[in-house]
Amino acid sequence: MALRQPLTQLSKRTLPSQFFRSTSIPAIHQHRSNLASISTPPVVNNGTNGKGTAIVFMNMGGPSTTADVGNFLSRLFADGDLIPLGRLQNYIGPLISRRRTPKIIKQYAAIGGGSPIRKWSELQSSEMCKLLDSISPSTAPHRPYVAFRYADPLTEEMYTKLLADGFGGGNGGRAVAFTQYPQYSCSTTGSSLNELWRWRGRLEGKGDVEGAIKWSVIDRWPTHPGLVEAFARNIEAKLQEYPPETRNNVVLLYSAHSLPMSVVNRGDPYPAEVAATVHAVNTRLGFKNPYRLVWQSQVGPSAWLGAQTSDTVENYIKKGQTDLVLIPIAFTSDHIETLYELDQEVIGETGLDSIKRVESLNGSEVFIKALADIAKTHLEENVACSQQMGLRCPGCVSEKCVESKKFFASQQKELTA
Ligand SMILES: C=CC1=C(C)c2cc3[nH]c(cc4nc(cc5[nH]c(cc1n2)c(C)c5CCC(=O)O)C(CCC(=O)O)=C4C)c(C)c3C=C
Ligand code: FES
Ligand SMILES: [Fe+2]
Repeated sequence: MALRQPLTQLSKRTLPSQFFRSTSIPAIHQHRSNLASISTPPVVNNGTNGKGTAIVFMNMGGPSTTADVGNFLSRLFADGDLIPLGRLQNYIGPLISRRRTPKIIKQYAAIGGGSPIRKWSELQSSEMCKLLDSISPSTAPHRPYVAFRYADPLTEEMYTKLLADGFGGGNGGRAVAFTQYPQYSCSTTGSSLNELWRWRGRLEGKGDVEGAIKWSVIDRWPTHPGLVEAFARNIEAKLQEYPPETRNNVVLLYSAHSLPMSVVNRGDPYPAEVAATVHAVNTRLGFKNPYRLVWQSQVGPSAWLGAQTSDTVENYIKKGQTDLVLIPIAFTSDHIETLYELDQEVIGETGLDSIKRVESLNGSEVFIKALADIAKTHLEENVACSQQMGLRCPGCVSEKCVESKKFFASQQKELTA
């Protein structure tokens, strides 16, 4: 669903009442125009030093052009939180990324020459901030920032901009690190938070620093009703493409990026949180269709969590089940794994029209409203980070995790000072 649709078409009747209770939706519904025309209310001094609130969307990012693929992969393989190569990281990381670059350039070329993740992140964050201004005037104005882990704008660039915009450097401005991964993994959100903590230390100093940015974290939101609603609507729209007499027999294949079994066995929370999203979406859909949660995009020869999406499609076709709908459930916009891997490799190679993919959330207004609701609730609660974020994986041996979790928890005293 694109942003062109007026907000007024998002009927209160068709969204869960729980979602509306927490979003102050009547205020949003007063707007008769498109999302883009919602105006910024006057600045209110509310403990944010009159500067309002910076909302930082954190994600992995992707190469915007094929020329950026090399840098993207070299940063990715240098990240020990994602791909732990120990003391050999700086040696093996560049070797693997250089070897992989030509193949991945071809894939990005096949989806139009780059990842659309920057375009979607900038749109989602700026539209969300406009909504937030209207439903949370006491913390306005809300200023959108994007921090990617492996592509521009990198965390360093975002932090430098925050300082230039007057949030830190003695001003003690307020910023929210808002992960754009709905489900928490130490290899994704954990890595972005460790990177943010590192740049805070480099650019503002370590520990308690007078007048530094006051940070809080939205670390996961796997079952938020607005997220669930946005997924459910896109699934229902896709199911409409099947004849009514067979519609309920279509198998829903929820597909999430896999994890190496070493990460699963370390105790990473991601598989359970992805399953929670799937259960919530199925509950909203009334369990009308059979379904499976499957895992895609494994890299390299080690063991990864399965069943693999591509094998699953192949096996169901062999069993005669050819009505399949693939649903990317762990990422909120299109990227190489939807546009290339699912559309071109997995679905394209079957040659079957009865195998389809649900649209990614991208510019969905229901989704953007969900983001605004999550941020509003977070700002109201004034909590630095969740209880859950404080708990390390049972198998974690990373000092970075210890220090970064300690830092974000320590922000509570700044928020309540
Ligand atoms: C929730 C999403 C993701 C998880 C979890 C995740 C874990 C993970 N990924 C790798 C290795 C690679 N991932 C790559 C690309 C990539 N990964 C995700 C999402 C998750 N990864 C996305 C959305 C993308 C594409 C970005 C875009 O196009 O915009 C790549 C690069 C591509 C390639 O070389 O195949 C690698 C490598 C690991 C090892 C891992 C868990 C530990
Ligand atoms: S790896 Fe999960 S907390 Fe460190
Ligand atoms: Fe990945």
